[in-house]
Amino acid sequence: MTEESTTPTLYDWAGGGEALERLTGVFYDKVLKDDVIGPLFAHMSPDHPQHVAIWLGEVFGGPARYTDELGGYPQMLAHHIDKGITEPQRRRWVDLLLDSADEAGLPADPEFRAAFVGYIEWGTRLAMSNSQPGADVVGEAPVPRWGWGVAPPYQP
Ligand code: HEM
Repeated sequence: MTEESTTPTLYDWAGGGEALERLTGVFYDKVLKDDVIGPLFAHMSPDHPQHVAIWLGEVFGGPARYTDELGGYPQMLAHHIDKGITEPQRRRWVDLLLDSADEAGLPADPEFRAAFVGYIEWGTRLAMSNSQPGADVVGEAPVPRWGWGVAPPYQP
């Protein structure tokens, strides 16, 4: 077998869709109570946490369900357009997600967390920039696929 076929995806390493739904469940409970970003999400649909878990699952190498069932990248982009996300709001989103990763028991190994945080930093900065009124956005693109980067899973 090639090294590529034996290296687990970030999705599998995280614990699959169930673990990602646990993560977003904990996360949006915190978000809704938060004074900085709570108001942005006051009218979100009850399916929102599950949809974000499905998005993350696809990004991390799991099934392409956001693309197949939920409108793919253009739909995700549409949710952020004109929201005018500020840097303090972006940063709070990141902080609450990382707290939630600990609470939801996502793998805590340095390799997984480095890749996870890398995507979250990239994705939130992109979401913030795309959310500015009048932003010049890329309207059509595939859902990104994130890998381990320079630190593949370490197994002693
Ligand atoms: C990696 C970063 C991010 C990802 C993966 C992400 C993902 C998503 C997805 C998938 C949706 C659509 C959910 C659905 O289909 O129902 C969504 C909606 C939304 N996102 Fe994000 N997002 C990110 C960053 C942010 C940030 C930083 C903010 C603001 C601080 C934000 C605010 C929102 C809002 C307000 C909505 C719409 C909520 C509503 O339906 O009322 N997002 N996001």
